[in-house]
This record gives sequence, structure tokens and C-alpha cells, in this order.
Amino acid sequence: RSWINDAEICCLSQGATVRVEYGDATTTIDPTGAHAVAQAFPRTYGQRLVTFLAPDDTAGAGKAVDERPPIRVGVVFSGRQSPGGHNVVWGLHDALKAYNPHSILYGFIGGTEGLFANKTLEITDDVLASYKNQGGFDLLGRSIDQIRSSKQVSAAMTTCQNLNLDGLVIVGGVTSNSDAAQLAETLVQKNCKTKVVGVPVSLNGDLKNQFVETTVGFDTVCKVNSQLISNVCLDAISAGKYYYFVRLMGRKASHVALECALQSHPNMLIMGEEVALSKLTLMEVINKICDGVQARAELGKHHGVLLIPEGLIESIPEMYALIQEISILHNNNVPVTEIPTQVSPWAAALFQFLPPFIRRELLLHQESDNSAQLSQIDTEQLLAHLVEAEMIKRTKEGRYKGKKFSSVCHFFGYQARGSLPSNFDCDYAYVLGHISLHMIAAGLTGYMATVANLKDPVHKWRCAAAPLTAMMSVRRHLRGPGAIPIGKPAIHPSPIDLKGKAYELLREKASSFLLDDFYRTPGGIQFEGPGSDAKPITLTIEDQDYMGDIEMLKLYLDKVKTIVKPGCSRDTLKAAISSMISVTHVLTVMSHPLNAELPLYHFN
Ligand SMILES: O=P(O)(O)OC[C@H]1O[C@](O)(CO)[C@@H](O)[C@@H]1O
Repeated sequence: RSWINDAEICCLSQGATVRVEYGDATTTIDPTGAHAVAQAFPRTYGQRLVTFLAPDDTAGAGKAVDERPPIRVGVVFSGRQSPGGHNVVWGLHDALKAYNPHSILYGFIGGTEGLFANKTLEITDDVLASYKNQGGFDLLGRSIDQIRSSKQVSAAMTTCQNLNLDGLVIVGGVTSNSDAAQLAETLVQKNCKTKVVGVPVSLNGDLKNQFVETTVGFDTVCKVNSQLISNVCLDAISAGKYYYFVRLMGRKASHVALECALQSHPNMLIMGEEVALSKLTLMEVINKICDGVQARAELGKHHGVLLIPEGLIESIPEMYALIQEISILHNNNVPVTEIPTQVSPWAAALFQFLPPFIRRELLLHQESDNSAQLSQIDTEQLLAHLVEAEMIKRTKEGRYKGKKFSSVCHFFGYQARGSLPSNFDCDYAYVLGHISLHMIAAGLTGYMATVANLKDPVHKWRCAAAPLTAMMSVRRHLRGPGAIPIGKPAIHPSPIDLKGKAYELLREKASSFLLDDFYRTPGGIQFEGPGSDAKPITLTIEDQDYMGDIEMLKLYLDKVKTIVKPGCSRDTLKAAISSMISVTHVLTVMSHPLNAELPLYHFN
């Protein structure tokens, strides 16, 4: 596999030397919450944007290595494992050693628990050797994604002081970076010299705002899941007798599910954001799916593939309310066995209506953000169970005359999370590691490492840093008549933009996806050759039109038209094209009615 070298990293091409350019002072992405953020972060609010540029000649090439003091840095995997995370450590290590070979990088063993207990591993070339470009977080491991309580914050500070750290790099998603902001503020207030830097690593892709284009791991996870989904699409269409219900990771936001739908074209996608916006009840969601099953049965199709995000269950209003009641009882230390008897009467009725396996899963202890353990709730099985019951009912009432509905359920979660990272995630993480060092060297604290122009080739990427407080917003909770207490400022997951282009594209294609079985077969992640530099569709979609299969086929056909003549046999064409894209993809497109749009190469 190829990976980038320093010379390719635009502004970091001089190795250890960069020019730090300060931009405007920041407020927050949520102007109504600015005052609350400023109050909560008096020492780190309002800092300026920073860009890292190649040193300009007039300013000289910066200080020589021996004029740069060695730097001591710690790195911790705070969030959940996400493909590419190891390359943050690798990039940080390379940048640190280029800055001054006597610099030291400590990795905290066992995530935040290792940080609190000062359990370290010194990162060296030898230690890194077998983790470069590899998935997982097993180089250091992880634990709870929380540096929040005063005990945790003070343990983290003690470790920073004991190790005499100049910088602490916190790798994670929205929760970890919110905690990073709090830790940075506390360390400044306590005159601790350690600078705290956040790195956006999360497979969920929900740490997204005007400063952060995507997170490390999202690309890989979407690609791996899209391949798995396309496999079950082809299995479903081959067997013609069952529906796949597939749940994907993605807690508060459905980015993974949307991206996978755009990459693999399943028949249905139920997104949490849509359900929450329309306030669809559980039975309305079920009816929507059943209507789709019925419409397909009318075309003689008794198979299909449905995608849902794991967060869907919390987007259904009555389920959300039930989960909230359970959460409050958990927080009040009510024993699990007593929770069902202590919820309100309507919640108890809903709870009893649910199948036993869901009841058990809803009662599991909560995540660090107080939400239910969504990865453990088999929402796809709940939906399949209720859809089957509704189809039986419709059959009895004579409203459905198709074959008996049957389903196969999957959770495509952990398999993708441990995948070998895509080239994009490897490069992105490695560059973020470099930027982290330059942030610490520049004395920045309470900032996140960012890269802009990710849709472009690496040499056009723009390396920068943005204050964590600028990404914060404040949630308001209505409690009691007219009362709107303000929540704690935090970096919140950014939901799918229901006015955005990616969603618009999905809506345009929804009825074709539902009825036409226009499955797309992206195949496995490519590490070399065509496709290896493909980016998530949602990254590129803002600038260029989405390239549908027909356009894609036209492009490929253009490439092969010197070899293949119009009207040639299907086999000749297939052989020529299959050298560039998967055969199943060609066959899927060839069998589609839109194929007639290609008159020159129309197959007899
Ligand atoms: O089971 P674990 O490792 O605690 O984490 C599961 C959660 O982590 C994520 O993979 C990433 O945030 C979620 O999508 C999922 O709900």
C-alpha cells in the first residue's frame, strides 16, 4: 500500500517548519448560545482561527532543529475505535521527531483510564511498525469515552503535570472533543502548561460543521458497509423470497446510513432525522415499510433490502419518551428489575407491547452521554417483527395478496468498525497527527486539528486549527410551564441536513430505489488503482453532480471504446469493462431499463 510522505502534505511539506497564520476571532456556530459558551469557557472562548502554511521565503525557513526545544506530548484514544485512528499517532510521532528528535510521545494505555492512572507506552518507530495503516485502536486500547467529572479532570491534570507534558492529544468524536474543551479550559485556569488538542475521529461522521468536513473512519465504514449491503442486495434478488433488515451504526445522526444508501442503492432507508421531523410513530414507520413491501409485491417482487441507523429507535417520539423515563430511573439508581413498574402508565403500556428481547435491551445501563445503548438494541428485529405482524393482518383483511412476508436481520456495526482503513482515512488521520504537533508547538490549547478541501488531492489540502468552543452549541430543554433551562455547552452531533444535496439526491431516487432494484455493487475497498482515491459521496456532492451508474458506465465506455466497437457482443464488452469495474456492477447496469439510454452500445 502507498501512503503519503511529508512532501505531499501541502503546508507541511517543509517537515517540521510551518508558518502559523492567525485569522478572525471566533464566536460559536450557535449565536444564541454564544453568551453561555463564553461564560462556561472564560479563558478559551473567542480564540482566533489558525491556518498552517508553508514557510515563506522572506521569513526564512524557520528555526533550525537545534533551536527548537524537544516537546513532550501524550496521546489518548478517548472515543470508540474508528479505522485510521492509529495513523493519528503515526503522523504525530513523525512530526514530533522531525521537530526535534529528542521529543517524546507517550501513548496512554487503555484510553482515558490509562490517562487517569498515568499508564503509558513510549511511542517509537518500533512500536509503530505494525500499526501503520491498520484498523482498530489496539496499539493503545480504549475505555470509557469520558474526561468529565471533577475527579477525572483532576486525574488527567495530575498525569499531565507528572509527565511534564507540553501537549495532550485527545482522539475522538463529539463527546471526547467536548470533554477536551473542558479539560483545556481547566488546565488554563489552573496554570497547567499542557496544551489540549482534539482530533476528529469517529466512524459516525456526525462531528461535522463549518470547520470539520468529516471525521476519520467514516469513509472506511461506509465503504465496508456498502459492500456488505450490496452483497445482501444481490442475495435478496437472487433468492426472491425475503427482506433484509439491516441496522447500521450512527447514534444521533444517520450519516452512515445515508452514505451507504447512496453507495449501494437499497430499496428503503428509514432515517432518524426524517422520522423525528415528521414525528412518525412506531406504527406509522411500520405502515410505511409495509406499503413499500406491498407496492413491490404488486410488481411480483417478494424480496428487498431496508436500511436503518441504530439511532432510529430514539427518533420515534413515543420510544424516545420511554427511553427518557428509563434513563431518569437509571440516574436515580432504581434497580433494573423495578424500572418497568415505575414508569408512567402510558410508558408501561408501550413497554409491555414491545417484544421481550427489546424490553430487555432497553433496560441495559446507559452510555456516557446518558443515552440508551443503541448498539445493543435490535431495532431491525423489532421492525421486522412488527412488519410481519402487519402483513399478516393485511392478508387476513384481504388488503395484501402477495406471498408470505419473511425477513433476515443484520447489524452491520462492529465488523466495519474494525476494518482496514481506506487510503483516504489513512492519509487524513496521518495529516491530522502532523497538525496536532504544530498546534502544540504554536501554543494552541482548546483547539481541534482540521483539514479543509478534503475532496481534493492531498497536496491541495489546507491544514488548520479551530477553537473547540467555536463548534459548541447549547441545547434548551423545556421543563415545566414556559421554563427553558439551558443545557451545558457542548459539541453536538450534527444531523443530516434535510435541505442538503445528499438528502435531496436520495429523495429523487427513492421511488426508483424502492421499485426498480437498481442495486449498485461498489465492491471492496480499493487500495491501489482506479477507485482507490474515491471519497465519500457526501464530501464531493456539494461541488459536482452525483455520478449515477449510467453516467459512470458512459465514462467507462468512453475509456474502452477504442477497443470495443458499437454493437459488439455482450461478452466482448463485458470482458473489456470488467477489467475496470466489477462484473456484477456491469451486469446490474446492463439489465436495467435505463440501459436503453446508451444507444451506441446497446446490447442485443
Ligand atoms: O459497544 P461500544 O464499543 O461501547 O460502542 C458502540 C457505539 O460506538 C459507536 O460505534 C461509535 O460512536 C456507536 O455507533 C455505537 O453505538
